[in-house]
Amino acid sequence: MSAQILDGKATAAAIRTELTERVSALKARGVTPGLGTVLVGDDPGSHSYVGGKHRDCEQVGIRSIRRDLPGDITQEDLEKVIDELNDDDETTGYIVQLPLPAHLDANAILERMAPEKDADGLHPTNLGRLVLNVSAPMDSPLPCTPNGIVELLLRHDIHLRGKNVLVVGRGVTVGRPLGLLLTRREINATVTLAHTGTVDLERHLSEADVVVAAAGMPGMITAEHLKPGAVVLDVGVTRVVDPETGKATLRGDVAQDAAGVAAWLSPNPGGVGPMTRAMLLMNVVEAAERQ
Ligand SMILES: Nc1nc(=O)c2c([nH]1)NC[C@@H]1CN(c3ccc(C(=O)N[C@@H](CCC(=O)O)C(=O)O)cc3)C=[N+]21
Repeated sequence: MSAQILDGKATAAAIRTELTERVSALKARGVTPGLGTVLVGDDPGSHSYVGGKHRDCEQVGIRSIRRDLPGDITQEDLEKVIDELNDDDETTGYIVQLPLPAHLDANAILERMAPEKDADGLHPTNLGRLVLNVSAPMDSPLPCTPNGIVELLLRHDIHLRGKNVLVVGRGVTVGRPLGLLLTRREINATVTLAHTGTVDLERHLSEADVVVAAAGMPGMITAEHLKPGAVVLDVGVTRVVDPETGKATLRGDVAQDAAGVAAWLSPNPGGVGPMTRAMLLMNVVEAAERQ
Protein backbone atom coordinates (compact mmCIF):
# COMPACT_ATOMS: atom_id res chain seq x y z
CA MET A 1 0.00 0.00 0.00
CA SER A 2 1.16 3.48 -0.70
CA ALA A 3 -0.31 6.65 0.78
CA GLN A 4 -2.53 8.91 -1.27
CA ILE A 5 -0.92 12.28 -1.87
CA LEU A 6 -2.21 15.49 -0.31
CA ASP A 7 -1.24 17.50 -3.35
CA GLY A 8 -0.48 20.99 -2.07
CA LYS A 9 0.94 22.13 -5.36
CA ALA A 10 -2.24 21.41 -7.32
CA THR A 11 -4.51 22.64 -4.51
CA ALA A 12 -2.58 25.91 -4.23
CA ALA A 13 -2.82 26.37 -8.00
CA ALA A 14 -6.62 25.94 -7.79
CA ILE A 15 -6.78 28.52 -4.99
CA ARG A 16 -4.70 30.97 -7.05
CA THR A 17 -7.17 30.58 -9.91
CA GLU A 18 -10.05 31.39 -7.54
CA LEU A 19 -8.14 34.38 -6.18
CA THR A 20 -7.46 35.72 -9.69
CA GLU A 21 -11.21 36.23 -10.07
CA ARG A 22 -11.51 37.98 -6.72
CA VAL A 23 -8.59 40.25 -7.64
CA SER A 24 -10.31 41.13 -10.95
CA ALA A 25 -13.48 42.01 -9.05
CA LEU A 26 -11.46 44.25 -6.71
CA LYS A 27 -9.76 45.97 -9.64
CA ALA A 28 -13.17 46.61 -11.21
CA ARG A 29 -13.98 48.52 -8.01
CA GLY A 30 -10.74 50.49 -8.33
CA VAL A 31 -8.84 48.53 -5.67
CA THR A 32 -5.52 46.87 -6.58
CA PRO A 33 -4.28 44.60 -3.78
CA GLY A 34 -0.56 44.87 -3.05
CA LEU A 35 1.72 42.54 -1.07
CA GLY A 36 4.87 43.95 0.51
CA THR A 37 7.81 41.81 1.63
CA VAL A 38 10.54 42.89 4.01
CA LEU A 39 13.67 40.77 3.67
CA VAL A 40 16.72 41.43 5.83
CA GLY A 41 20.12 40.00 4.84
CA ASP A 42 21.11 37.51 2.17
CA ASP A 43 20.08 34.08 3.44
CA PRO A 44 19.58 32.05 0.22
CA GLY A 45 16.59 30.14 1.60
CA SER A 46 14.77 33.32 2.59
CA HIS A 47 15.55 34.89 -0.79
CA SER A 48 14.12 31.90 -2.60
CA TYR A 49 10.89 31.93 -0.51
CA VAL A 50 10.37 35.67 -1.00
CA GLY A 51 10.98 35.27 -4.74
CA GLY A 52 8.25 32.60 -4.84
CA LYS A 53 5.80 34.92 -3.09
CA HIS A 54 6.34 37.63 -5.70
CA ARG A 55 5.93 35.16 -8.57
CA ASP A 56 2.60 34.08 -7.04
CA CYS A 57 1.49 37.73 -6.82
CA GLU A 58 2.24 38.33 -10.46
CA GLN A 59 0.18 35.29 -11.45
CA VAL A 60 -2.97 36.43 -9.63
CA GLY A 61 -2.65 40.14 -10.37
CA ILE A 62 -1.49 41.36 -6.95
CA ARG A 63 0.99 44.24 -7.01
CA SER A 64 4.41 43.45 -5.46
CA ILE A 65 6.22 45.81 -3.14
CA ARG A 66 9.68 44.63 -2.15
CA ARG A 67 12.05 45.94 0.50
CA ASP A 68 15.37 44.08 0.51
CA LEU A 69 17.52 45.42 3.33
CA PRO A 70 21.14 44.89 4.42
CA GLY A 71 21.83 42.25 7.08
CA ASP A 72 23.37 44.84 9.42
CA ILE A 73 20.36 47.21 9.40
CA THR A 74 19.60 48.71 12.83
CA GLN A 75 16.34 48.13 14.71
CA GLU A 76 15.58 51.83 14.30
CA ASP A 77 16.04 51.81 10.52
CA LEU A 78 13.98 48.64 10.15
CA GLU A 79 11.21 50.25 12.22
CA LYS A 80 11.25 53.19 9.78
CA VAL A 81 10.59 50.74 6.91
CA ILE A 82 7.70 49.24 8.91
CA ASP A 83 6.23 52.71 9.49
CA GLU A 84 6.51 53.48 5.76
CA LEU A 85 4.67 50.31 4.77
CA ASN A 86 2.00 50.96 7.41
CA ASP A 87 1.40 54.35 5.71
CA ASP A 88 1.77 53.21 2.10
CA ASP A 89 -1.61 53.05 0.35
CA GLU A 90 -0.37 50.65 -2.33
CA THR A 91 0.58 48.08 0.32
CA THR A 92 -2.62 46.25 1.28
CA GLY A 93 -0.71 43.72 3.34
CA TYR A 94 2.90 42.80 3.99
CA ILE A 95 5.17 40.32 5.70
CA VAL A 96 8.52 40.50 7.45
CA GLN A 97 10.40 37.38 6.38
CA LEU A 98 11.52 35.41 9.44
CA PRO A 99 13.91 34.63 10.98
CA LEU A 100 15.46 38.08 11.35
CA PRO A 101 19.19 38.35 12.20
CA ALA A 102 19.81 37.86 15.94
CA HIS A 103 20.63 41.53 16.68
CA LEU A 104 17.07 42.54 15.76
CA ASP A 105 14.01 42.23 18.02
CA ALA A 106 11.54 40.34 15.81
CA ASN A 107 8.65 40.56 18.30
CA ALA A 108 8.97 44.34 18.52
CA ILE A 109 8.89 44.48 14.70
CA LEU A 110 5.79 42.27 14.46
CA GLU A 111 4.08 44.39 17.09
CA ARG A 112 4.85 47.61 15.19
CA MET A 113 3.04 46.40 12.06
CA ALA A 114 -0.48 47.67 11.45
CA PRO A 115 -2.60 44.61 12.38
CA GLU A 116 -4.93 45.16 9.39
CA LYS A 117 -1.87 44.93 7.08
CA ASP A 118 -0.48 41.77 8.69
CA ALA A 119 -0.55 39.27 5.80
CA ASP A 120 1.09 36.52 7.89
CA GLY A 121 -1.46 36.58 10.72
CA LEU A 122 1.41 36.83 13.20
CA HIS A 123 0.71 40.25 14.75
CA PRO A 124 -0.12 39.91 18.47
CA THR A 125 -3.56 41.39 17.86
CA ASN A 126 -4.34 38.79 15.21
CA LEU A 127 -2.87 35.91 17.24
CA GLY A 128 -4.93 37.23 20.16
CA ARG A 129 -8.06 37.16 18.01
CA LEU A 130 -7.27 33.55 17.17
CA VAL A 131 -7.08 32.76 20.90
CA LEU A 132 -10.31 34.68 21.57
CA ASN A 133 -11.92 32.88 18.64
CA VAL A 134 -13.03 36.12 16.98
CA SER A 135 -11.06 35.65 13.76
CA ALA A 136 -13.87 34.09 11.79
CA PRO A 137 -12.75 33.78 8.16
CA MET A 138 -13.46 37.33 7.12
CA ASP A 139 -12.64 39.30 10.26
CA SER A 140 -8.88 39.06 10.59
CA PRO A 141 -6.03 37.10 9.01
CA LEU A 142 -5.09 33.60 10.19
CA PRO A 143 -1.47 32.37 10.24
CA CYS A 144 -0.71 31.08 6.73
CA THR A 145 0.75 27.64 7.41
CA PRO A 146 -1.92 26.47 9.92
CA ASN A 147 -4.64 27.82 7.66
CA GLY A 148 -3.02 26.13 4.66
CA ILE A 149 -2.96 22.79 6.49
CA VAL A 150 -6.68 23.02 7.33
CA GLU A 151 -7.53 24.05 3.76
CA LEU A 152 -5.42 21.23 2.27
CA LEU A 153 -7.24 18.64 4.40
CA LEU A 154 -10.72 20.06 3.73
CA ARG A 155 -10.15 20.13 -0.02
CA HIS A 156 -9.28 16.42 0.14
CA ASP A 157 -12.44 15.80 2.16
CA ILE A 158 -10.52 14.86 5.32
CA HIS A 159 -12.29 15.96 8.49
CA LEU A 160 -10.71 16.09 11.93
CA ARG A 161 -13.76 15.96 14.20
CA GLY A 162 -12.87 13.75 17.16
CA LYS A 163 -9.50 12.77 15.69
CA ASN A 164 -6.30 12.62 17.72
CA VAL A 165 -3.94 15.08 16.07
CA LEU A 166 -0.30 15.13 17.11
CA VAL A 167 1.49 18.36 16.24
CA VAL A 168 5.25 17.99 16.56
CA GLY A 169 6.83 21.41 17.09
CA ARG A 170 5.67 24.48 19.03
CA GLY A 171 7.06 27.19 16.74
CA VAL A 172 5.20 30.48 16.51
CA THR A 173 4.49 30.20 12.76
CA VAL A 174 3.16 26.61 12.76
CA GLY A 175 2.74 24.43 15.87
CA ARG A 176 1.45 26.87 18.45
CA PRO A 177 -1.22 28.57 16.30
CA LEU A 178 -2.16 25.26 14.61
CA GLY A 179 -3.19 23.83 17.98
CA LEU A 180 -5.48 26.83 18.50
CA LEU A 181 -7.04 26.47 15.07
CA LEU A 182 -7.65 22.71 15.23
CA THR A 183 -9.37 22.88 18.62
CA ARG A 184 -12.00 25.33 17.37
CA ARG A 185 -15.50 23.98 17.57
CA GLU A 186 -15.89 23.89 13.76
CA ILE A 187 -12.90 21.56 13.50
CA ASN A 188 -13.08 19.86 16.90
CA ALA A 189 -9.87 17.85 16.84
CA THR A 190 -8.15 16.70 20.02
CA VAL A 191 -4.64 18.12 19.82
CA THR A 192 -1.42 17.03 21.45
CA LEU A 193 1.40 19.56 21.01
CA ALA A 194 4.75 17.79 21.28
CA HIS A 195 8.12 19.53 21.54
CA THR A 196 11.71 18.88 22.55
CA GLY A 197 10.62 18.41 26.17
CA THR A 198 8.10 15.68 25.30
CA VAL A 199 8.69 12.34 26.98
CA ASP A 200 7.97 9.24 24.86
CA LEU A 201 7.22 10.91 21.55
CA GLU A 202 7.05 7.42 20.03
CA ARG A 203 3.99 6.53 22.10
CA HIS A 204 2.24 9.75 21.00
CA LEU A 205 3.10 9.03 17.37
CA SER A 206 1.76 5.48 17.57
CA GLU A 207 -1.60 6.77 18.87
CA ALA A 208 -2.08 9.66 16.46
CA ASP A 209 -4.73 9.59 13.69
CA VAL A 210 -3.10 12.67 12.17
CA VAL A 211 0.54 13.74 12.52
CA VAL A 212 1.71 17.24 11.64
CA ALA A 213 5.50 17.22 11.56
CA ALA A 214 6.78 20.75 12.06
CA ALA A 215 9.96 20.20 14.03
CA GLY A 216 12.63 21.02 11.46
CA MET A 217 14.45 17.73 12.03
CA PRO A 218 15.02 15.98 8.69
CA GLY A 219 13.59 12.46 8.47
CA MET A 220 12.73 12.22 12.19
CA ILE A 221 9.38 10.49 11.61
CA THR A 222 9.60 7.07 10.02
CA ALA A 223 7.14 4.33 9.03
CA GLU A 224 7.70 2.34 12.22
CA HIS A 225 6.49 5.27 14.37
CA LEU A 226 3.13 5.62 12.66
CA LYS A 227 -0.29 4.11 13.22
CA PRO A 228 -1.27 2.33 9.97
CA GLY A 229 -3.70 4.52 8.03
CA ALA A 230 -2.56 7.76 9.66
CA VAL A 231 -2.77 11.10 7.86
CA VAL A 232 0.71 12.62 7.80
CA LEU A 233 1.59 16.21 6.96
CA ASP A 234 5.27 16.95 6.44
CA VAL A 235 5.71 20.63 7.25
CA GLY A 236 9.22 21.09 8.64
CA VAL A 237 11.80 21.99 6.05
CA THR A 238 15.56 22.02 6.39
CA ARG A 239 17.99 23.21 3.76
CA VAL A 240 20.74 20.62 3.64
CA VAL A 241 23.88 21.67 1.80
CA ASP A 242 26.10 18.91 0.44
CA PRO A 243 29.60 19.82 1.68
CA GLU A 244 31.23 18.38 -1.46
CA THR A 245 29.07 19.79 -4.26
CA GLY A 246 27.75 22.83 -2.35
CA LYS A 247 24.31 21.91 -3.71
CA ALA A 248 21.33 22.63 -1.42
CA THR A 249 18.35 20.31 -1.11
CA LEU A 250 15.21 20.76 0.96
CA ARG A 251 14.40 17.92 3.34
CA GLY A 252 11.22 17.40 5.31
CA ASP A 253 10.72 15.91 8.79
CA VAL A 254 9.09 12.73 7.44
CA ALA A 255 11.17 9.83 6.07
CA GLN A 256 10.34 8.32 2.67
CA ASP A 257 9.17 5.00 4.12
CA ALA A 258 6.18 6.71 5.83
CA ALA A 259 4.33 6.45 2.51
CA GLY A 260 4.09 2.69 3.03
CA VAL A 261 2.08 3.05 6.27
CA ALA A 262 0.14 6.34 6.01
CA ALA A 263 -3.25 6.58 4.27
CA TRP A 264 -2.57 10.19 3.24
CA LEU A 265 0.72 12.04 3.04
CA SER A 266 1.55 15.61 2.17
CA PRO A 267 4.94 15.58 0.47
CA ASN A 268 7.68 18.09 1.10
CA PRO A 269 8.26 19.89 -1.20
CA GLY A 270 4.89 20.05 -2.97
CA GLY A 271 2.64 19.89 0.09
CA VAL A 272 2.12 22.49 2.78
CA GLY A 273 4.73 24.99 1.40
CA PRO A 274 2.68 25.99 -1.65
CA MET A 275 -0.45 26.09 0.54
CA THR A 276 1.28 28.53 2.90
CA ARG A 277 1.95 30.83 -0.04
CA ALA A 278 -1.63 30.51 -1.29
CA MET A 279 -2.98 31.49 2.16
CA LEU A 280 -0.69 34.52 2.15
CA LEU A 281 -2.30 35.66 -1.11
CA MET A 282 -5.72 34.93 0.39
CA ASN A 283 -4.92 37.15 3.39
CA VAL A 284 -3.92 40.01 1.07
CA VAL A 285 -7.08 39.64 -1.03
CA GLU A 286 -9.28 39.50 2.08
CA ALA A 287 -7.55 42.57 3.55
CA ALA A 288 -8.27 44.43 0.29
CA GLU A 289 -11.89 43.23 0.30
CA ARG A 290 -12.30 44.55 3.86
CA GLN A 291 -11.02 48.02 2.93
N1 LIG B 1 7.21 35.94 7.97
C1 LIG B 1 7.35 34.71 7.50
N2 LIG B 1 6.28 34.08 6.97
C2 LIG B 1 6.40 32.82 6.47
O1 LIG B 1 5.42 32.24 5.99
C3 LIG B 1 7.69 32.18 6.52
C4 LIG B 1 8.76 32.89 7.07
N3 LIG B 1 8.56 34.13 7.56
N4 LIG B 1 9.99 32.32 7.12
C5 LIG B 1 10.26 31.03 6.58
C6 LIG B 1 9.04 30.14 6.53
C7 LIG B 1 9.15 29.03 5.52
N5 LIG B 1 8.06 29.26 4.59
C8 LIG B 1 7.84 28.55 3.41
C9 LIG B 1 6.90 28.93 2.50
C10 LIG B 1 6.73 28.27 1.30
C11 LIG B 1 7.52 27.19 0.99
C12 LIG B 1 7.34 26.53 -0.32
O2 LIG B 1 6.53 26.92 -1.12
N6 LIG B 1 8.10 25.48 -0.61
C13 LIG B 1 8.02 24.76 -1.86
C14 LIG B 1 9.40 24.57 -2.43
C15 LIG B 1 10.09 25.89 -2.61
C16 LIG B 1 11.46 25.80 -3.22
O3 LIG B 1 11.74 24.85 -3.94
O4 LIG B 1 12.24 26.76 -2.97
C17 LIG B 1 7.35 23.43 -1.61
O5 LIG B 1 7.22 23.04 -0.46
O6 LIG B 1 6.97 22.78 -2.58
C18 LIG B 1 8.45 26.76 1.90
C19 LIG B 1 8.61 27.44 3.11
C20 LIG B 1 7.39 30.38 4.93
N7 LIG B 1 7.90 30.92 6.03
